[in-house]
Amino acid sequence: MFIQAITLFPEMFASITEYGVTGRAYQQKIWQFAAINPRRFADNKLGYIDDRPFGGGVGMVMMAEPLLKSIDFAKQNISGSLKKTRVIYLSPQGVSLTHQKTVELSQLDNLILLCGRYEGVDERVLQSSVDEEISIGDFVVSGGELPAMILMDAVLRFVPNVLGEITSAEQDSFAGGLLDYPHYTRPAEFQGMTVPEVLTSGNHALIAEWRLKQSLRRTLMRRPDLLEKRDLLPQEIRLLAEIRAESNG
Ligand SMILES: Nc1nonc1C(=O)N1CCN(Cc2ccccn2)CC1
Repeated sequence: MFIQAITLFPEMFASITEYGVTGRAYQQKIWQFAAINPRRFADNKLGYIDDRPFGGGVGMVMMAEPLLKSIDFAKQNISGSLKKTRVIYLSPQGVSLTHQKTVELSQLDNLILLCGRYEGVDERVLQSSVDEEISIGDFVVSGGELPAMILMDAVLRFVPNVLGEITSAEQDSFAGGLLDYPHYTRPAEFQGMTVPEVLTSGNHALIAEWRLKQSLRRTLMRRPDLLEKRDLLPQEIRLLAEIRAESNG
């Protein structure tokens, strides 16, 4: 997968190209990245790429021309077909980034991520050149770079060979539509707190059932909305009945 970010702060993306599983996969050329700074396409010597909003109001708006030229430049960087390419603008006005959306995006060959700053970008950029607006949540951060890196990290987990063969994105909690179960490691007792006995029993069937029950309990308590959307398996129905009986007990 080739990901390009159109951003005023290219250096920020070292966080994802130089660290962790995404950094290792980048070094191994399992995925490729390029940052494009729209200042290079400014039509003035000072590199201005923002201007005051028509209609007045606070703040500045990113001008259309440098962004459109940046998007065109990114498209020229793509060798071969543009068929599996998507231009995405990160903004609070977008559709929510979900597990399903990350799986969908991971099937593409090229992503061009437009990272806005200030009060946003000229609407004509969105109308003419952006395929999809995506939001990482109902809150506002300083710019599109961190949302872009969150999207990249979540999508790259589904790109083959990014995660070592040991871990797999399919086992991530949201992959199964439930919240994750509790995790423990040594020592077996820490500040008087012990590890659930089943986890040291060596009985893998019991351990799997305990973990599923814990995931169901957490999901029921913290995100019951996820359960409403889910087609429950017979074992899950049984375990949920046990959980409800225990909490009423
Ligand atoms: N939440 C989010 N999920 O994706 N991006 C965000 C996010 O908060 N931001 C901060 C503001 N930026 C600039 C901006 C301001 C106003 C309208 C449109 N764009 C975009 C990125």
